[in-house]
Amino acid sequence: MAVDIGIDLGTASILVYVKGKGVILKEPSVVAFDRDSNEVKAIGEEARLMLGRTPGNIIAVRPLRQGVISDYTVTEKMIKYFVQKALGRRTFQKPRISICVPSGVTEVERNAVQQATFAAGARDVYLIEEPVAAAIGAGIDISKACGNLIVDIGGGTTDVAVISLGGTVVSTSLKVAGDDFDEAIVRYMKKKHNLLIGDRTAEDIKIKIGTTYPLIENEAMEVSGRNLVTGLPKTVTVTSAETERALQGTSNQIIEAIISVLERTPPELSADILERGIMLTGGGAKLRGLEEMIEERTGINTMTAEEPTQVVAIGTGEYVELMSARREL
Ligand SMILES: Nc1ncnc2c1ncn2[C@@H]1O[C@H](COP(=O)(O)OP(=O)(O)OP(=O)(O)O)[C@@H](O)[C@H]1O
Repeated sequence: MAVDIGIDLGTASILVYVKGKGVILKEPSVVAFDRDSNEVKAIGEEARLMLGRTPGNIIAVRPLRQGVISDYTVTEKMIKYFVQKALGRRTFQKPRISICVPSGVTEVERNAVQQATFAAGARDVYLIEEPVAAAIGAGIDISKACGNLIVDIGGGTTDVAVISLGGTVVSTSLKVAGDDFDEAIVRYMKKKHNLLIGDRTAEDIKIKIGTTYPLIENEAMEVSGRNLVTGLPKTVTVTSAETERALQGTSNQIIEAIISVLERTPPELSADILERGIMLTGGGAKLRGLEEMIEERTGINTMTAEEPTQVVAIGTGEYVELMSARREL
């Protein structure tokens, strides 16, 4: 029995999908190593816990920035570690691995990812572009000559892509995504409430009461931080209507990117998108109100994938099967 694995190589976390088992691993893409001996000390969650708490000679790095391999040897070790962890020690057969790369990476970067995956023990390696993986994972049949618009809102980047026949036709990537919503909330709290809050608190507000579109019932929560005037701790009540104002600028940037892609889309594919709608994926897509807001501004029916944070990993895993079936034909 061949083993098939899909790896979503994200800047913040790595997800591993094993056929028949689903997403079995999700860990931060962090590696801790000894600066003197260059020896890897820890990978993933264990390495993350070392961030900021390590003695001088041990440093924890994120080898992937903006989804692109910036440190080749470390990335190879990281992939190897996750593959072994996913398969355990039982298997003797080398796995077939599909791994996703952000759309728009250079040939050199693609080769680097491919080699790192072979070096990590893969028998076959299939590279797939992130938006295509997201589409497969969301249940879209990508083999048809039919346009689909995928908007993947991650932590650091939003990718907007029109895909057809398994490839990207028009796309854009902007460095505005989920984490920028948190920053917008921090700025709003400073300006409106003279309150300094941390990123974690801002994310908490976003997840609990955040919205980009008016809610039928306004929600509220108490938030604590440091009073910027007195320097003392302070608690204020924030409402979802306030988050809507705070998040407006950031959500507008995402909508403008979607509109710019639609403007560059060939007319036949535009017609398909109008009929099939816009698919949102990524953790950032969980923010309430985004669907409604995008729908209102573009006039196109918009929906969010069922498991928005897992679709890329799932799609990457399913891609192995698709490609090996094609090879066997
Ligand atoms: N329920 C929620 N409501 C709003 N935002 C959420 C929710 N859950 C997660 N997020 C946001 O999703 C973002 C992370 O998304 P995801 O895990 O897809 O990112 P990533 O793939 O690691 O990032 P990137 O694609 O930029 O490399 C974070 O900004 C997080 O705050």
